[in-house]
This record gives sequence, structure tokens and C-alpha cells, in this order.
Amino acid sequence: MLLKELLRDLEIEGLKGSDELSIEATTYDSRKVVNNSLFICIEGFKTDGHLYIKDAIKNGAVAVIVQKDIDIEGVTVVKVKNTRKAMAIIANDFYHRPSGTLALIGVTGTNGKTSTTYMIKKILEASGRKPGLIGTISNWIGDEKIDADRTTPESLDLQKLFRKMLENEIDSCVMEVSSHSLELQRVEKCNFQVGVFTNLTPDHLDFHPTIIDYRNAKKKLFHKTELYNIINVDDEHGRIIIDEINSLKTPILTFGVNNKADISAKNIVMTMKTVSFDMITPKYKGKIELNIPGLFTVYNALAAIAVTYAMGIEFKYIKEGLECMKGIAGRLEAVEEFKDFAVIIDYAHTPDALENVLKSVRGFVENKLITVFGCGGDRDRSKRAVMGEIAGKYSDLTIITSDNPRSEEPMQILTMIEDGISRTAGKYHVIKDRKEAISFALKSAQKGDIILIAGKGHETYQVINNNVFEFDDKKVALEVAREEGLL
Ligand SMILES: CC(=O)N[C@H]1[C@@H](OP(=O)(O)OP(=O)(O)OC[C@H]2O[C@@H](n3ccc(=O)[nH]c3=O)[C@H](O)[C@@H]2O)O[C@H](CO)[C@@H](O)[C@@H]1O[C@H](C)C(=O)N[C@@H](C)C(=O)N[C@H](CCC(=O)O)C(=O)O
Ligand SMILES: Nc1ncnc2c1ncn2[C@@H]1O[C@H](COP(=O)(O)OP(=O)(O)OP(=O)(O)O)[C@@H](O)[C@H]1O
Repeated sequence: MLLKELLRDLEIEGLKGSDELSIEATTYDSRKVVNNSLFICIEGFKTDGHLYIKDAIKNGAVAVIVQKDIDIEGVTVVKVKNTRKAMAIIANDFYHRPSGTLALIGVTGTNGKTSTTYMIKKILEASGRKPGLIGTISNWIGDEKIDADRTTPESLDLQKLFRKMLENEIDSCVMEVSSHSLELQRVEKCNFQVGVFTNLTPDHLDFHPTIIDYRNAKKKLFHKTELYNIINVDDEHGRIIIDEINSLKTPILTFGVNNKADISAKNIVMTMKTVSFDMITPKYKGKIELNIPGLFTVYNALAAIAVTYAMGIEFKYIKEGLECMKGIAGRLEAVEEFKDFAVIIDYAHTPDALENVLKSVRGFVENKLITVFGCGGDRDRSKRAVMGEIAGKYSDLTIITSDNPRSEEPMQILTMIEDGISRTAGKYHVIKDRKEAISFALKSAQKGDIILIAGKGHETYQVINNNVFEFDDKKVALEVAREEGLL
């Protein structure tokens, strides 16, 4: 593609050099530059892409996009106001505007994005469509699994993925849209058919100055949709969003259990491993039986039903898609090998998620509820004491341990959690090493207990002192149980 074709939709503040160059690759990372690349300089949180222009030229860059005044020879230099925004526009054009051809569904909210996207994918598959999926656990092009680095990829990676989906005859794509991605313009040029809001509770307050900024970041999704905006009306922030987007031309479809909603559920019945309910939509009603537990599962299912209902999918496919699901990796996942007591792995790493999960399992505890959890380092510190308090309130015993301390001293994080739990009557131990913590929980367990190992879910690593180590809660629990003769 010629550079001038990629510059067509940009507001250019300055151009030095030729725009007739042929561009074969585009990247925001100098280490990934190949011959005839366009290198886009991103001013980051840790370093600044503008510092790597010389490296990029050495690796084969022929043009650079900058937002600072840069005096450099040997490449075409294009100056714009905001390189992240320019990158999203270039990404869309470089990959020939793929999102316009896919039926694109974006799911945003603090909790439930992954679970909801998997449900939507299953329903679309049941109806005969070929959906792709982009999210935290992995990305999927049909049955091909692709590792995901983060929840919502950078715009260049995202548009490339959409293009690959189209080449593989994928007709729709359901994706998690993080607040980071909306704020950092990763989804700037995506044409969403449907946008979904699951819920909003305090999280990422290291990145967003206030909860209102956090909500406003999420709200941006609903300005990018064409067919429907689907909002949880039981969530207080959902109701505010509804008021704030009411004047947009995209219609709103609400879902909920406690408030009047377009898509709702009645007669909810929960067991330790399942949940069933009567689904009510404006056009049809019917019973849904899910092999995934938890009241929050009803909300995720209602969101998935609302999306597929809005897309005109028949009830039989909605039911078939949801009911064939066996569960979602690391989301209230019971480790089947344990028989006397239950061991559940869950990805709850926000106060609200932890509280919901603990409430969901609390009702089925015959003896004690033992919780093993920690909080991530270099991330929102305000949630540490709050999560400690929640764990103490609902658990009979809590083991506070490490969960990706990253560059922070693990004990510093654990002490902040302890501040919260010590305000409750809940018993607790602090065990820095996660394997030892799991081992302690397993050895403390008796018949009828439930052990909840929260925070890491599907993740298979721990980041300690900024070094990545292999760590899988489920594997570790089984390994320890075998060593201790508990199986
Ligand atoms: C806070 C955040 O979103 N950070 C993103 C940001 O990183 P950064 O600002 O630290 O980047 P940086 O390291 O300072 O580098 C700046 C630029 O220099 C470039 N560089 C750097 C070194 C070099 O040798 N050459 C070079 O070109 C980098 O490629 C980059 O373009 O820009 C990078 C490149 O665009 C992203 O990879 C990075 O996401 C990191 C991986 C991240 O962890 N993001 C998280 C917080 C995130 O986005 N999470 C949400 C989900 C949240 C949730 O709901 O749980 C997500 O969507 O994943
Ligand atoms: N609708 C919901 N409301 C509250 N908590 C939920 C909901 N759905 C799931 N959870 C809890 O949140 C955890 C994460 O769920 P899920 O991965 O679906 O959310 P997510 O929004 O994708 O999270 P992340 O952005 O951190 O990847 C689950 O393990 C569960 O504990």
C-alpha cells in the first residue's frame, strides 16, 4: 500500500519526505519493524516510542508517524496530533476496513465480559454462524485458538485479527472491550453492530482518575454501535448510561432481574453446579438450564440472550447454545478430582466479583468456606483492603497470599489486604508463597468444606519481582493433594 493512501484520513500537521513510498508492514514496536515498515511512535506509560526511531530505521522503517517535533533524516516523517488515534485509522485502512464486513459485538463492563462473550459465541455457533472471539483468555478464529496478550488488542493487532477472521470465512466477532482500549483508542475505527454493558464497580482506579471517568470510558462503546445498545438495568451505572445515551439513534435494549427490563429472568433456581430460569423477551419465553453456577451467570446469560435476540436469532438456538456449555475455564470451575470437599478455581479479582462468587458458593457450604486469594501488584491499590474485608465477611477461613505481585514487595500487598480483613471477625492466615497457601487450605479442609482459590482463574503464571513463573492454581492444587495423599 502507498504511504499516501494510509495518510488519506489523517489530520496531518507536518510531512517531511515522500508519501509515495510502498508500505509493506505497520507497527508500533521498533523491535518488530521489518523492511519497508511504517513505524508509529506511541508515547507510553513506561517509555516513549519516539526514542526508538533510530532502531526502527536500522530494522527497515521507511516512514514514521510522530506527535512530537523530531529532527531525523533518512525516513519520511509525518506529524499528527495524536499517534494512537492515527494508528487506529491507519490500522483500519491497512487491513482494508475489516470490521465493517463482520457483525461485530462489543462487550464492556467490570465483570462478566469473558463469560458473556463465550455464551454469545456458543449461541451464534448453534444458529449456524461462524463467529470469532477476542478476549482475555484467548482469541478464537472459529476453532483455531490464538494466544491473547491482553483483553483488547492494540488497534493494529486488532484490525489484523479481523482481517484474518474474514480470510477464514468468519462472519461475526464477539469481543471484550476494556476501558483501557476505549481510552487508548484501540477500537477507534471499529464498526460495532451491538454494544453490551454488563456492570460497573470500582476497578482500574490506578488508570482512570475516578469511577465517573471509568464509566465515561466504558460509555464510549455505545457511541460506536449501529444496531443496539444492550444495558444491565439492575446496575446503577447502567441506569445512568441509559439516561446519558438515550438521545442516540441506536436503540437500547435492557436486561435485568430486579427492574423492569426488555429481557428478564424469573423463577431462578441455583444449585452448586447449575442455574436455571425462565427467560422472558418481548417475542418469546422459555426455560434455560445452564451448567454454570452463580446468580451472576443469569446476568451474563441475559446479556447473551439480549444480543442474539437483537440479531434475530431464534429461541431454539439460544437455548441450545447456552445449554451445551460445560463451563468457562477458571470461572467457578470445580476441580472434579476432589470428592470429600470441593475445590473451586475462580478469576474473581475485583471486590464485586469476589463478593458475588463468595455469596454464590456460601449457600452450598455444608461445613466451612475456605478462601485463598491475593491482589495484583502495580495495579489499583484501593481494592486490597476492600477485598480483605469481603473475604473475611463471607469466609470461615481466609488464606491471604500472592497474586502477581509484579514489581511490588509481596508482603506489602498482603499487609494492605490484612488491614481490611482484620476489621472483620473472619479468621485468616498470611502465607506469601501461593503454593504453600493452597497446601495449607487443602490440609485444613474437612468433609463438606468448599475451598475457593480466587484471582488467577485460567492464568498459568505468576509475576514475582517482574519475573514470570509458571503457576496454575488447578495443577498446583492437584499436585499438592497428591503429595499429601488427599485424593
Ligand atoms: C496501561 C496500558 O494499557 N499500557 C499499554 C501501553 O504500554 P506502555 O504505555 O507502558 O508502553 P511503553 O512500554 O511505555 O512503550 C511505549 C511505546 O514504545 C514502544 N517501544 C518500546 C521499547 C522499544 O524498544 N521499542 C519500542 O518501539 C512500545 O512498543 C510502545 O508502543 O502501550 C503498549 C503498546 O501500545 C501496550 O502494550 C500496553 O498495554 C500493557 C501490556 C497492559 O498491560 N495493558 C493493560 C493495563 C490493559 O490494557 N488491560 C486491559 C484489560 C483490563 C481489564 O479489564 O482487566 C486490556 O485491554 O488488556
Ligand atoms: N456478571 C457478573 N457480575 C459480577 N461478577 C461476575 C460476573 N460474571 C463473572 N463474575 C465474576 O468475575 C470473574 C471474572 O469474570 P469474567 O472473566 O467473565 O469477567 P471479565 O469482565 O472478563 O474480567 P476481566 O476484565 O478481568 O478479564 C468471574 O470469575 C466471576 O468471579
